[in-house]
Amino acid sequence: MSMMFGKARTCNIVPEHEPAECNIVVLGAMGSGKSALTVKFLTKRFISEYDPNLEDTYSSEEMVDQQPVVVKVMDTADQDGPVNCDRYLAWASAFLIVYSIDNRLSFEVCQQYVEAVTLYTKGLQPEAPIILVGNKLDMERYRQVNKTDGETLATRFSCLFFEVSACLDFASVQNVFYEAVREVRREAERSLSLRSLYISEDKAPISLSSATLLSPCFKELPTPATAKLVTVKSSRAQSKRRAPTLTLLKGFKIF
Ligand SMILES: Nc1nc2c(ncn2[C@@H]2O[C@H](COP(=O)(O)OP(=O)(O)OP(=O)(O)O)[C@@H](O)[C@H]2O)c(=O)[nH]1
Repeated sequence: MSMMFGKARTCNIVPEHEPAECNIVVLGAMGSGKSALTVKFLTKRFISEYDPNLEDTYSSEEMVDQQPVVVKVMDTADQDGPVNCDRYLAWASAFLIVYSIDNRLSFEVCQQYVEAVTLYTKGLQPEAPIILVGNKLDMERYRQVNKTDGETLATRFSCLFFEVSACLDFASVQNVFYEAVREVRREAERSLSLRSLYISEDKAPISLSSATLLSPCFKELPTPATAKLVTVKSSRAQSKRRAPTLTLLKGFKIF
């Protein structure tokens, strides 16, 4: 396990005038709704069918709490749970780990992801936060995973927890991704405070903002053979939805 997560991370400083980047990796069992959540966040639309083997990375310019941020989302397509994770572990600023509330097995796979990712991120500065997501809230009548199960797991691993539905309101899904950005910012602040403890009083104070530190340690782009990078500007996506939607959804059918 430790070998699996042994990749070293580079640490580049982002110039202050560039918008910070936040790399979010979406993990979870097959069919838990990773792609549906990703596409909902990027386009406000629910996609009910797509190629399950596609692993894509998308990019969207967002304003989170009045601060610009380039949110990059890697929608993974692992078939066997948390194995061969190197391609995203070093890249990630944050992890969304998704299960489906109507599928107990997906919750168990989700736990494996939480454990594996925690093992990797423990002790890193800044740590990459994990957000636990129970998806398919609209399937309440088929629920197999109690809300308290999700809460307990989240408490055990000190992560945020949300239950949402990719086919219901956009705001709840957007909030999950925005909370990931906020968590990354908080972690950057915390890391900055820790670093400043080591600066001696007679040296000039460091001038890095938390935005500068938002993703400096996670700048490497993954190189999976199947990954594509598609940029969606949220303002365009909202006002001229057609063009970005066509670009984004090469692998998806829209109904
Ligand atoms: N009812 C309901 N169905 C959903 C929701 N999210 C996803 N689905 C459906 O669940 C199925 C799987 O969703 P995906 O988004 O493809 O799941 P995934 O985790 O990306 O799956 P893999 O790519 O195979 O790993 C699809 O048929 C979706 O339409 C949801 O919130 N509610």
